[in-house]
Amino acid sequence: MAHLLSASCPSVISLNNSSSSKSSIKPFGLGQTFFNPQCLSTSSLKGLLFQEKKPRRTNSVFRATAVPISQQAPPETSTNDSSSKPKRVMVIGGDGYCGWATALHLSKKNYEVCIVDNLVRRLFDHQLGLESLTPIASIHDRISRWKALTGKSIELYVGDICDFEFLAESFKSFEPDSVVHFGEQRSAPYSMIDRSRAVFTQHNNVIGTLNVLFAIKEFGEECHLVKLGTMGEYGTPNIDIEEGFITITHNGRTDTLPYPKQASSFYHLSKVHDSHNIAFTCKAWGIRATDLNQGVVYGVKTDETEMHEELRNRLDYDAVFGTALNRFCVQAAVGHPLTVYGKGGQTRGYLDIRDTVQCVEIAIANPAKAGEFRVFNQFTEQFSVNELASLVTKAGLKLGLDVKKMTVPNPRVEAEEHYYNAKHTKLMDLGLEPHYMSESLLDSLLNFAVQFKDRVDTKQIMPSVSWKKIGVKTKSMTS
Ligand SMILES: O=c1ccn([C@@H]2O[C@H](COP(=O)(O)OP(=O)(O)O[C@H]3O[C@H](CS(=O)(=O)O)[C@@H](O)[C@H](O)[C@H]3O)[C@@H](O)[C@H]2O)c(=O)[nH]1
Repeated sequence: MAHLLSASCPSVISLNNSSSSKSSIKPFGLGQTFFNPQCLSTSSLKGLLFQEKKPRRTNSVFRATAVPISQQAPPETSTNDSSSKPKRVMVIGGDGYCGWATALHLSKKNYEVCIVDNLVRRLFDHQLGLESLTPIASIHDRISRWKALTGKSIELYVGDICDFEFLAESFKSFEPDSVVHFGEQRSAPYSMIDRSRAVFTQHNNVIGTLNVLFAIKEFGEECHLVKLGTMGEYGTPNIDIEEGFITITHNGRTDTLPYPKQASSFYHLSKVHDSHNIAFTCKAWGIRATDLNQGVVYGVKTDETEMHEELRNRLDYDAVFGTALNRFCVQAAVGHPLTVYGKGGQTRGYLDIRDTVQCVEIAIANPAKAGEFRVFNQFTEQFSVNELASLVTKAGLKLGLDVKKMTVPNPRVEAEEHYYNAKHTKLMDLGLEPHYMSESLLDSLLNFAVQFKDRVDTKQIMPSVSWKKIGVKTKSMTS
């Protein structure tokens, strides 16, 4: 039942660490406390650091020129001596949908990977009464299974990056060459539930990223930040969307300026604020950073998550965390009409989760220069909501599913018919080989949804968060 928003919740929640005994990872460091997103003070936050023995790192070396990913040797087998040292990648938010798939992919590609995560995504589900379509193993069991299958270790640091002491310890301990930062509250509807969720989202995201920037400055100034931004930072302007910057001539003078930002939720705005902070620190401190303005991700399987059921990824279909195409496939599987919000002309960039992991790998392998703030638009194709609904209807028919669509009054404030043409060439230039949306992908996703359809709670499908009705009162999800 989705009714926990109004319930009182303890300020400190014990972390169930029972499964860690199965793995080789050993806890050390700070106390066993866990972050409660309702309590915005970070002073009480502590982290848990789980560590395996690792070889001491020598100096990090960055490749200076872009090399298509398909032509690159894996880090430890490169013939170039300077790049033969393992690249150490810290994946912040490595227990989440994109983060878990990415951590495994980079580990498979022989990067030394650590995950930093406060596991709060799992707590959001408990609080809102939601569950992934797919059963997912604990982070400890996931990492143990990966080690058992591949022999590769992933270090785990459990804690909150808003707690700088925790982040600093993690940085000093792991000494990353690159930090991939997925560790943000990433749902637009979540950020629009009520005042406390809006404040939490911006605090968590903006302060977390600021802490990462300070950690890089203080403990690893060569470290490359690969930050997950969003295409939603740009909004839906009536002109082409460029990749981060636009050259403007005004009153006879010309300059290349950050592309205008018109985000349309407190979540999307948090990413705008992040971008500004990152751009500033690149200039002021010489930080090297890549802002990946990612579109809407779909799919669930990657080569690595497919290897065992304990490596399986989460798949959200609810109206708070579920994204459009994933939701439509689950709706089709359970015979729920596809929930098209408003006129359905809302157009966005989309990408397969297999391309998310590829894009991040490309960004890491081709780092930004010192002081450079790069922006890549990370998506492969554009679709309107109506187009997605048609694709799912067609694919469903082939599987014998009777797919209907319904018009739902739009809970969001967004243009429902608009021009949309966003550039996305920079990752392709660096070697991205896209998995375009295909009949076979839709078949596979629909079949996956059918396989787990008994786990669907149909009460979670219709939207209950309104952009216009957000208020200061803590919202009860039953009202
Ligand atoms: O049942 C639904 C769900 C969504 N939509 C519409 O589909 C579009 C996309 O919505 P979404 O929920 O799939 O994605 P969004 O809220 O924009 O956020 C997701 O996609 C963003 C990329 S982007 O959309 O900003 O490019 C990421 O930043 C976020 O982390 C991720 O949750 C919106 O116009 C929405 O109104 C529907 O019509 N019906």
